[in-house]
Amino acid sequence: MSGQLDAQEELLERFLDAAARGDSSLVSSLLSNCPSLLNRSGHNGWTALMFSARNGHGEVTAELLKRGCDRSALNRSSQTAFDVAKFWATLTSADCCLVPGLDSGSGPVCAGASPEQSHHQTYFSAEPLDRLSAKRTDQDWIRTRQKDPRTVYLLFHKLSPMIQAQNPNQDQDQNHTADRLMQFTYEEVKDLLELPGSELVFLGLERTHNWTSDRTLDRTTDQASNPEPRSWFALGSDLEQEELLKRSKDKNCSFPKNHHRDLLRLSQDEAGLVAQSRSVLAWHARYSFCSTCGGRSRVEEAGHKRSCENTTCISHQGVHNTCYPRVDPVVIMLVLHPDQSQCLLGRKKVFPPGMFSCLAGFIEPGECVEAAVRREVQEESGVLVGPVWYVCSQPWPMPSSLMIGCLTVAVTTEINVDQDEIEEAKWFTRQQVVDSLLGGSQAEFVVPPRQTIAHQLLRHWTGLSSNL
Ligand SMILES: NC(=O)C1=CN([C@@H]2O[C@H](COP(=O)(O)OP(=O)(O)OC[C@H]3O[C@@H](n4cnc5c(N)ncnc54)[C@H](O)[C@@H]3O)[C@@H](O)[C@H]2O)C=CC1
Ligand SMILES: [Mg+2]
Ligand SMILES: [Mg+2]
Ligand SMILES: [Mg+2]
Ligand SMILES: [Zn+2]
Repeated sequence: MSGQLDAQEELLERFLDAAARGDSSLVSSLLSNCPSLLNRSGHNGWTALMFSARNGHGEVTAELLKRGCDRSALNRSSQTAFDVAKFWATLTSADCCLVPGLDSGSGPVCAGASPEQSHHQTYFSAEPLDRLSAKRTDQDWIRTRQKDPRTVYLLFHKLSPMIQAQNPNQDQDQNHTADRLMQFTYEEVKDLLELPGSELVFLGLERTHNWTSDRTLDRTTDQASNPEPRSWFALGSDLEQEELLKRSKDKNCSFPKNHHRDLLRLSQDEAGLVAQSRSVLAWHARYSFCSTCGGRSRVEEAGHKRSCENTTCISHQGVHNTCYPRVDPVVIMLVLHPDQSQCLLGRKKVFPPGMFSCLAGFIEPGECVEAAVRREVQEESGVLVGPVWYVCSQPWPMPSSLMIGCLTVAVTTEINVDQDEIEEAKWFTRQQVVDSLLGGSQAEFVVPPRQTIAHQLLRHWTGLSSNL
């Protein structure tokens, strides 16, 4: 009897192993001889479909599905085969059929087909304008666009855009109408353009399609009577705030002071415009002299380049990065526990009470994303991590970072925080993260605002096995 059991277990092992290795002919012949293997699971509750999905074996997956295997089976971590495939980022087109409840014959529905899934659009990453970088050197064209009465100017004071607050007393996380960027015409700002201390940056042209997605760029009526797309510029001025605010006919206008809070209240499109404008204006404010020889520099390419006026300066030779706006890459990572049911979050002293967030850090010269993730996690928490997967990115114009969002799995679990940067780091269970995302009074900790990539990474992780 026990010999018979052993033989069956051995057959199951061979079957699961063949699925894990992608050996579709062995999978097929084992199933023909023993159809009951189809939905059987090994240790941890993993079925052949899960092993195949884990390793991205489209042919084996297709074979198992053709034979009618159960797509909704759960392993001991409550993951379906589809969750497993998503987690290990091995989605192939065949894996779309793994979604429980989705008929494999129901056409080209794909896990990546909806915009939210195919591309995580993070706050600050919208691109409502065509940047037309090739036109930046065409000075006549730029001058004509500047003077066009339909051209839009966004006004900045000390890197803060003039906005009209829609509901200043409301919390940024509640659903309320977005604050609006104030828009000015050429006539309203032309005197500022002449003043020393003003910086002008060409942002781009409105795209001729998809203008209805956001009310602030919804110019369909205007477009019907005048088909030429409008140009947008960012204008930084160092005049007194009061002087600039007088130019607006609208009340409740201001230049927000708390950028980390107030710039998170805009619509997606306007946040994208602020990200672009603020980073370039910050670069002009901080790099006004040549960083190679200390000489004066002049603005070129419609605000996107600064060239040293000293003709003998070596910044004119070869490839270098001193003339163009900076972008500082930062890794931000959600560290998963080896059991994958917990994640590691940390607290800086400056965080609001109770808030924990993903660990993050600047990439250093000569370092790849994976190495930066491993180094920063070790420096800040003492935890060692193994594999790293890219999830999504976010421009973070404070002043000019690019957040590169990753998932990574720890290989050690003991926490030893650096104390300089991180005050406390802890493992949180998936349920604690879900409760905190839902914001109930019982929540273990406060999550970062939904506009941050840290929040999106947490949501991404919990969404891998639940439909939050
Ligand atoms: N959007 C989001 O969800 C989040 C954004 N962030 C942003 O990521 C950035 C980096 O995160 P940190 O943990 O502070 O980095 P970090 O862990 O590398 O530590 C910051 C320190 O690194 C040094 N440093 C090295 N390279 C630098 C550079 N290019 N610019 C400035 N300082 C540099 C400075 O001493 C600085 O104080 C921060 O500016 C923060 O605003 C951080 C967490 C969440
Ligand atoms: Mg850090
Ligand atoms: Mg650090
Ligand atoms: Mg660092
Ligand atoms: Zn120079």
